[in-house]
Amino acid sequence: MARAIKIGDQWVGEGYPTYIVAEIGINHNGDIEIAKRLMNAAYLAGVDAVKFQKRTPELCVPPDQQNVMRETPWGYITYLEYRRKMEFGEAEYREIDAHARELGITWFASVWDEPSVDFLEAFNPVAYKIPSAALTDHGLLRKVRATGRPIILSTGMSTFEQIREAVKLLDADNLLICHTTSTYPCPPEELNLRMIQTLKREYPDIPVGYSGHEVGLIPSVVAVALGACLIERHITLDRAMWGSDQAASVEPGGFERLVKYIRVTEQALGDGVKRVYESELPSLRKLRRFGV
Ligand SMILES: C=C(OP(=O)(O)O)C(=O)O
Repeated sequence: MARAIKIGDQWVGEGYPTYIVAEIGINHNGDIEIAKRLMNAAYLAGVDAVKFQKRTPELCVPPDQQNVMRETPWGYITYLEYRRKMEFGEAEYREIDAHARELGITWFASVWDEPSVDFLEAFNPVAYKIPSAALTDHGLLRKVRATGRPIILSTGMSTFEQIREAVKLLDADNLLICHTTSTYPCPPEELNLRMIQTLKREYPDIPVGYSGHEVGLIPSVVAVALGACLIERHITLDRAMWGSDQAASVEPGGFERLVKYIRVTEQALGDGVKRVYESELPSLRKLRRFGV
């Protein structure tokens, strides 16, 4: 049986309810009021946690991308300026922390560079996520491991060799690995959900989850059926909003359905032990002629 990790007061792993994360990510477009509305929607949908992304724009935007111009809600600005506009600082994270406490919902964030770990440590986070983009940042991996907190490692854009190297640097007892394809939105033929089973075979002692960027809900529910014990999907107020992740996100009503479908799937999967249910007996009496 795969091990479990503890995120806050919840165990996450085989034999436990699927841990459902609403990834707010950058869908707040730099506006704390939108972030709070997304937290409210996620809470009402019944998720286990909301997630943010913490970056130091100067460090995590590749140098050759920093001066690339783009159209944004703040005008025609460089990619670096855009990243700065999107980034929440100390004051906003204090508000997020307070709002999460008011709602009674867990929050944590992915860390895109080393100073972001120092920044988030002040909030005593229940876990860290390492985004696919940072899987090969071994300095960051070592720094996150040194905090001793549970780690969720995402594996998009990575070769199996790179995944193995990353996993070797982390503490297998406090790790959950997520399958993902980092295409926004991701076409069904590139979701490769059977990678969930491949990861489970490769790492029988590490829980495996799924971070989805597809359109719709079905693949995320199927991921649960394939053994994913954590599901992360982006949440948005409106898929038509400005922003690179919005189209691959789920609106509040869809998130409510997603949570419901995942809970039904967990029940429906059962334990694989054949039994005749009490509820089948009337049918048995009515329909079977031999061997009753
Ligand atoms: C981009 C992120 O995750 P993933 O690689 O799972 O999409 C993130 O958590 O910031």
